[in-house]
Amino acid sequence: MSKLRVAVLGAGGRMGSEAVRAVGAAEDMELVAALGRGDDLEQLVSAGAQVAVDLTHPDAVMANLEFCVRHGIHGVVGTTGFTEERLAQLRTWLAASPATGVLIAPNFGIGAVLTMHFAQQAARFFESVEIVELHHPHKADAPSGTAVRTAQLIARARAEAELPAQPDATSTALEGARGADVDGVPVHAVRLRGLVAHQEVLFGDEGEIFTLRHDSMNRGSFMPGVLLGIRRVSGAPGLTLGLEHFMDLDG
Ligand SMILES: NC(=O)C1=CN([C@@H]2O[C@H](COP(=O)(O)OP(=O)(O)OC[C@H]3O[C@@H](n4cnc5c(N)ncnc54)[C@H](OP(=O)(O)O)[C@@H]3O)[C@@H](O)[C@H]2O)C=CC1
Ligand SMILES: O=C(O)C1=N[C@H](C(=O)O)C[C@H](O)C1
Repeated sequence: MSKLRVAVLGAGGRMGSEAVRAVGAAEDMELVAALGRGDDLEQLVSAGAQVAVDLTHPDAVMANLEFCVRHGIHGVVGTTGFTEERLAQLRTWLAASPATGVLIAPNFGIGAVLTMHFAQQAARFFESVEIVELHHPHKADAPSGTAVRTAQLIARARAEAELPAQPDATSTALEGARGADVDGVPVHAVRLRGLVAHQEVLFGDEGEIFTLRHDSMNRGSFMPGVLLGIRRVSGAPGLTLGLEHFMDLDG
């Protein structure tokens, strides 16, 4: 069987360099391009890339995706910063290239995906919920893409269960003291030397606290998810939001 021809964008970065190693070690893949900032995207075409993995920066990812989709190159995207507007733009590009697939994965960590899944399930049973995400101090954005997605999934589950807004009697506070409000869910971002990528989802109700926690101790933890995305994306034309769609979560 021929090998999947894979390119990595952001190849010199913390995640990109790990992805270069993982793709290079995968028997069913061939690393055909490893691009950094300023490299010409035309190299993807000349190298015959079938799948491009984007691990760059929120400011760079949209231009990369526009190029890839226009050239029928499937995208596996770990880069953060996807607003509703960006997703709508991406869907427009994909509509003009209907055989192309793009996976946007807020988190490639299997445990992180499960945390989001379980948080969504737990959401309707608790009056209160808050998210604490904890990352290394070089992280480009806050709150993390994972925390935003987790909050959105929780908010959707609460709305479907017709739960009211959660109680919060805070009347005076310094700005930011209650974190960011993501669809009614407070999200707190910690940046600390020594951390890699961590998240806690705290649910509370009368007399009990239920906590979901996930820790990525190194960036190797994301690689099984990256490889899964690469293997599956060509079979999923259009936009796939979340690695969970490539995992048999109910099996
Ligand atoms: N989904 C997931 O599971 C994960 C997602 N991430 C996300 O991935 C992204 C990258 O994170 P991380 O590896 O820590 O960041 P780094 O800053 O370590 O790496 C980003 C790399 O992208 C390069 N780059 C910047 N702009 C471009 C461009 N236009 N084209 C090609 N390369 C470019 C940078 O180059 P230069 O050094 O010259 O600036 C750098 O080498 C972030 O958005 C982060 O949140 C991170 C971990 C897991
Ligand atoms: O920048 C990081 O490091 C990470 N970014 C992603 C995010 O913003 O959710 C995934 C993971 O948390 C690590």
